[in-house]
Amino acid sequence: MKRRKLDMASVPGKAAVGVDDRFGVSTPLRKLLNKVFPDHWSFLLGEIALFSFVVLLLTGVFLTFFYEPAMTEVVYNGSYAPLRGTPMSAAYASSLDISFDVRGGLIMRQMHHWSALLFMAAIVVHMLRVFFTGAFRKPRETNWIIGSLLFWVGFLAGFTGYSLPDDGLSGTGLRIASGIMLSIPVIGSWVTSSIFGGEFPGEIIISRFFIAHVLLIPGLLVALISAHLGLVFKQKHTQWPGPGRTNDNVVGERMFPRYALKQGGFFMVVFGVIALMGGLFQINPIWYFGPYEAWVVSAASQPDWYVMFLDGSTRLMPAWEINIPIGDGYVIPPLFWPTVVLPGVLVGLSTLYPFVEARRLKDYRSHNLLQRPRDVPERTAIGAMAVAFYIVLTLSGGNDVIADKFHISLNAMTWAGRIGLLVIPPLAYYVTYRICLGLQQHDREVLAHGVETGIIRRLPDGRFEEVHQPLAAGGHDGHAELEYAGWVVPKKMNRLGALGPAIRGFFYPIEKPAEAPVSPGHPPVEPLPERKEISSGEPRR
Ligand code: HEM
Ligand code: HEM
Repeated sequence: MKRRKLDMASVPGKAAVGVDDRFGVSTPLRKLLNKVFPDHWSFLLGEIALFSFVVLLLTGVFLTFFYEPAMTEVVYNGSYAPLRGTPMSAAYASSLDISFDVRGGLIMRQMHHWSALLFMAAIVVHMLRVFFTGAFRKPRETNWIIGSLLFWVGFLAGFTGYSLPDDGLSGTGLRIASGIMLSIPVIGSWVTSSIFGGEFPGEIIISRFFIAHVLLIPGLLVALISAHLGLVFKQKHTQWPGPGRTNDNVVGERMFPRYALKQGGFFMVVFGVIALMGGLFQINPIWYFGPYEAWVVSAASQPDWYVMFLDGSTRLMPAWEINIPIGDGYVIPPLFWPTVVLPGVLVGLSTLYPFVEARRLKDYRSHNLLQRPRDVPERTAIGAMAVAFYIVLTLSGGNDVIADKFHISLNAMTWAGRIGLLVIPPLAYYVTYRICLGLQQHDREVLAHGVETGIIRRLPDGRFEEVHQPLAAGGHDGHAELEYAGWVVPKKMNRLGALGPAIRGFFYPIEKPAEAPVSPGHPPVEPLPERKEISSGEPRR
């Protein structure tokens, strides 16, 4: 493509030179615009998280103009007739005003809430993508750790935001939070009274949460996301193996113009979807819940989906109190284990996973090529186990609703959750492992005999056989075949056609081959050269 050069004598040209003389931006800008990004749909997940965060910032700023972070008692006198004349906190009254009396307020509140749900969902699915494809391996362990922090800070953002309207539901959430803090041995009561400024609920928790929600946490998120994206930029994105793609190059589109335009368009799509959801689907109708009263907790009180796993773990925990006979006796309440210890263990395990895996496989090389989940059955099975654990806890967070809708006893649901939590994750491990081996076997069959075409041919002796299409010629240095990565097989066959072998593979005895199509982890031989960027477009000069 022929590019028009900027005339340096023209006004824009002179302005550009003037700016560059003062700030020296042209070299870094050129580097940025020429950056090459590999393309794959799964790389959009991180971007959905990023774009929904932008929507959160925009809608959050709007809400801040009208929301009043105060617990002073007022008498409601707004448009929502059923609550008129009811004493309530100024925070709740202002949230009702945003919903009924501020122009565009309700759609902004709903967009803010929907984008929070989407943000957390995108983070979780993005994290799963990074996990199952091995994108967290060296050199990206730091970004994995920053990502784990982002999940928990996002979690806090959601929880503090949910508490701000001070309606019946958010007050119940706060009560649970105070219970969790109180359960911490030795420092529990000190932590609770420091945060709530005395007894629950006190007078200041809403204004404290407000500062945390609109200043502290967004500041932290912006800093962490900047570091996260800075590292993606510096270390360059991983890519799927394929023709011309190696561990030491990056094949893709340059940042400008195509990648940037695509991202711009994608942001519009995310924004549009959130706006549609905010406009069409009701979320958190606080006017039904009424102001928070400590003695009013309605049935089916549920937190947002990303908090439900903790609610579930609390519901499943047996009422085991530990009495420590020190002094007058010291009690560790059961709430401590599912709500403080469990998240602590989860944070530790997930954060350290890249290092544990590297050590187990003695694999200290840098990896820029992604792996297909089936090629690393142990990791994929561990991931499936973790997901199963999370799903059982999340479903248990709504076990009262399930019990009510399906007419099951709540006790039966609690026991199903307890047993399920112990049985389903190992089962998920086993099933996933077998499916991975089945898919590997299928790959080896494809490598040996080519792709099934679905064409049946009758031979002169009367036998029928299926025609197999041989694979495209590739390198045959012994490794190229093993590092077969899916691209040689037509997509249709690869996606749907693999289901059959996966199911068959589950039942047949398959031994893991001595040489699975996984690159075995060798200790480093020599440092990798700088990754070369390859794109169809010419770099800008
Ligand atoms: C606010 C939350 C987050 C945002 C906005 C975000 C954004 C992004 C973006 C835009 C990318 C590049 C595109 C892509 O690969 O999707 C990326 C890559 C990455 N993210 Fe995140 N992320 C977030 C949370 C997480 C979490 C929770 C983890 C893991 C625990 C994580 C780990 C990574 C890693 C290791 C990469 C490099 C991937 C590669 O090069 O293949 N991120 N992130
Ligand atoms: C990752 C970032 C954020 C998340 C996950 C998040 C989440 C939430 C949630 C779930 C709510 C409850 C909404 C409802 O009433 O239905 C909320 C409320 C609120 N958020 Fe955020 N938020 C975030 C960032 C922000 C930012 C950056 C601001 C302002 C600068 C902000 C300002 C507010 C305000 C003022 C409310 C109270 C609105 C009301 O009365 O409903 N939020 N937030």
